[in-house]
Amino acid sequence: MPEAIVTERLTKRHGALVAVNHLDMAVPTGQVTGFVGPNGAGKTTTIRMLLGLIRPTSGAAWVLGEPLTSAAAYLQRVGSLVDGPAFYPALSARKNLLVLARLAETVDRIEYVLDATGLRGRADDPVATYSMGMRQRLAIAAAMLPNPELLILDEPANGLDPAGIREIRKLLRALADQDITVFVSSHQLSELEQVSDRVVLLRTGELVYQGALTDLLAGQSAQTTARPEEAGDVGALAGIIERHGWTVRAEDNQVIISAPADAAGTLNRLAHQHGITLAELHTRPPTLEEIFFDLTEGEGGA
Ligand SMILES: Nc1ncnc2c1ncn2[C@@H]1O[C@H](COP(=O)(O)OP(=O)(O)OP(=O)(O)O)[C@@H](O)[C@H]1O
Repeated sequence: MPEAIVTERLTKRHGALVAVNHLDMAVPTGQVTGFVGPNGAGKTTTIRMLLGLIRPTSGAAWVLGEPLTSAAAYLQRVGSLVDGPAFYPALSARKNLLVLARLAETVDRIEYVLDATGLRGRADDPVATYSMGMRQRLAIAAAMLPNPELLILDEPANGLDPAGIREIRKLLRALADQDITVFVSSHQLSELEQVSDRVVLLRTGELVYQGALTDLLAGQSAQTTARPEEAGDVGALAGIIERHGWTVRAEDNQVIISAPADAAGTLNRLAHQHGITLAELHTRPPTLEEIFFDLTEGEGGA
């Protein structure tokens, strides 16, 4: 699959502070990729570099196959939302889009982007009367005016209530279904987990993980609880599991094991081999929020 964005050791320093540190990232086309990290992780800095708004200190990147150094060659194929939307509040959505579309010579796209973002019904009302969610959708509508192959959105769900966040999610999914590549940042994994095909996790400017969410989950330890039928077997069971190499602690009449998510079968067999019958065995996978917190622990904001 061709890549919409590739970065190689992309780095941005502000004096002694390294905002983005040797970032190697690949964003495939035609998918929604969530760009997630706590506040200050370097998401906005990365996005600003990709859009040619600031220059990297070192490293390289390509957007839609073109190097950052020739941003003019790709920027007309990219729609973006950074630093929040700015519109004329007294004008309607349609008139705001008209102002922008005249500049970009894309007036014929206005009706389409109003439809795509679900704003047509309120298109002639002043933007001053819009909810935050509607304003964010209008910002995405504006980003879509040039008919972009790639949308780069910095925190489009920021400041929205759960209903607004759902609206944005639905819209991003609909865009991806039209083969638009979406690269979208958030400081909360939960905002993007339902809509992202892939995630790139960032912490203090460094890549923590990139790949499918399902793979991220599969590699994590789950918490399994096993309760032997005979309470007197708890100590023996804990010893067996420990010798197998998994972290375990005895608690009341049960043992709690930190092991791969598919460990239940092995646990059952181990117990059986040692003549212990399990009355209860259940595994709880970690939530994405727990994984994210573990990976970015101590950095705050998440
Ligand atoms: N122009 C600048 N001068 C100095 N430091 C900067 C500048 N821009 C960003 N930084 C610092 O770089 C780091 C990364 O900031 P950045 O805004 O990219 O993070 P972020 O992940 O987008 O966080 P947020 O969600 O809060 O915007 C932060 O420590 C920030 O204070």
